Amino acid sequence: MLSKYLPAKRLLEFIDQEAVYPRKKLISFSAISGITNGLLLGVINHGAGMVGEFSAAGYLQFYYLMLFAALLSLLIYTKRYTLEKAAVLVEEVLYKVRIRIADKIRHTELSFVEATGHSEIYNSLAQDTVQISQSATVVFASIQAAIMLIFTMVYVAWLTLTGFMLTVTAIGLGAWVFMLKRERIMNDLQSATEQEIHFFDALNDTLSGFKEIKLNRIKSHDLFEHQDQIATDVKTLKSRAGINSVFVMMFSEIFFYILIATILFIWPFFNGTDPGTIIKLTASILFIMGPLNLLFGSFPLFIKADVAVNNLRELEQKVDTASQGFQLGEPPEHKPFTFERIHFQDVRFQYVDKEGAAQFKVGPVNLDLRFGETVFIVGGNGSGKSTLLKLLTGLYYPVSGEITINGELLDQDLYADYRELFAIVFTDFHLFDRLYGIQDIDSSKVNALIKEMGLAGKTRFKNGAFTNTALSTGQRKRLAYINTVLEDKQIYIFDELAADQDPGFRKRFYEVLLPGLKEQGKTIIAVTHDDKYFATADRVLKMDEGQLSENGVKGN
Ligand SMILES: Nc1ncnc2c1ncn2[C@@H]1O[C@H](COP(=O)(O)OP(=O)(O)OP(=O)(O)O)[C@@H](O)[C@H]1O
Repeated sequence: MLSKYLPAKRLLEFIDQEAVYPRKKLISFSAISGITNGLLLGVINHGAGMVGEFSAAGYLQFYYLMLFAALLSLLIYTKRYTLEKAAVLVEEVLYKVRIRIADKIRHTELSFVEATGHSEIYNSLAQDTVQISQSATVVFASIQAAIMLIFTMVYVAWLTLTGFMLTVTAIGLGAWVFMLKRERIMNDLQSATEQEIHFFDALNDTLSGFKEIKLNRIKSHDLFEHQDQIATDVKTLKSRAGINSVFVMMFSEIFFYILIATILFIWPFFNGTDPGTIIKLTASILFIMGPLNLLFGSFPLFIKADVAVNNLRELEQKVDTASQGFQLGEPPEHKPFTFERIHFQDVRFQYVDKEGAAQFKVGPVNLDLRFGETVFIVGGNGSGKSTLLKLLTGLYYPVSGEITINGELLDQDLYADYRELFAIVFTDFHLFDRLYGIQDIDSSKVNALIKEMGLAGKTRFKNGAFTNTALSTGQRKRLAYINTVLEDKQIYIFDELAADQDPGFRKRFYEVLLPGLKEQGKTIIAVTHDDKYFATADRVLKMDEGQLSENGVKGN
């Protein structure tokens, strides 16, 4: 029950669940360092009380000095060990979690990536991990401080029970104020994180829409005002959390000054306590004030770390839910299928919005795709061509109907292998500057292709990467084409690849490049509006409001 109120609870649980390191050793060293620190106080206090006796019995002075030196050495060794190892441990944990989430993201589904804001992912994997990293060493230093505190309190109890009760009351009051404020600080920080994601969204709009806002000052101003509003909200929330944190810190400090005043000026008035005990008690309290300030002062950091852990966990949970447990598996060593035929039988698909309400629908689609064909797909904007391609390539799953590959039903186990059949240039393709996934690249072959595609002098392939990808839209598409054909897949899909090309290249694309691929035994699907070249295809399919037809015959 009480653990609910433990500062940095989530962070400690997080480290505990993720750590690969021998935590027991770390915790025991941490405890030894705290105990040693407490014992050092005892030696100092007792040594101080015996200064008068040292001249009479010199060996006592030596004895205390030796004890002091031994404890100090042990303290230095254990404290250094704990803090150093804690720093390494936290980085190991963060590495593990970060890379695990990154790995899970690549295993998730396209629909999840399309629906999730990139800012949320960046924010968690970048900002939150930094926050955890910053807080973790302080957490371990605080654990040491807490253990030292416990031991000092045992010493104080042995010294005087009333003094002990007074000190515990002061600590208890500090902790009570913390608990009162904890929830509010935590909520404010959590809300601030959500706002920060919107801030990154707006920043992304500024960068991605830079051309548009540069041309339109009102638009630019409006976007900036929106961003400013978000930043103001973040500032307000974080400031309020900061003020509440200062409140907690100040209170704990004030309680201690009140405690010292009580011990020094009020307590002796009621009770003729031994001045020696009062001095030792005051020294003990001053001794624990540093660690206590560290503890109370670190509370805001612990809360921030807990919020960060929460965000990371939530992101991972979302990714887990979205990936539905399907694994990509290891990359295949051989071609998983030799493509002969893909058949769609009454395949339907539909988008749903965040509330689960049905949006655009595709199907029922009946389609037969055979080895070696060149198929063109035509259709108006928003008719569902790209959606159909995502269904065909296994990026979306049908909500009903069947897909078979070479007569075999395409079930979840086959999807990862099935996707390997395709290489595709989408209309919103991403141009990689390295040829990831292509082994033993022959640079001269790549450079010959670059020349063939009219990109000589614009970019070159060197040291496994293209020297330049800052090209015109049409040129970038040609480079994407090169990337795709080098993948040497069985089915090539080009979504409006020719749309941004000049008439000369367009003619070459339809009359030379596509027939060349066909000759190599490739199957080709191209989304196109170039009716002039329809004759170069074996078949022309048409999409219209999610319905597929061939030569005007629906459901072919
Ligand atoms: N991720 C998505 N979530 C919800 N609806 C979507 C999504 N992607 C596309 N749509 C909707 O599905 C419909 C078909 O889109 P699609 O991109 O398949 O059309 P298209 O024929 O390729 O269009 P264009 O020729 O303009 O590229 C559109 O009405 C679009 O609004």
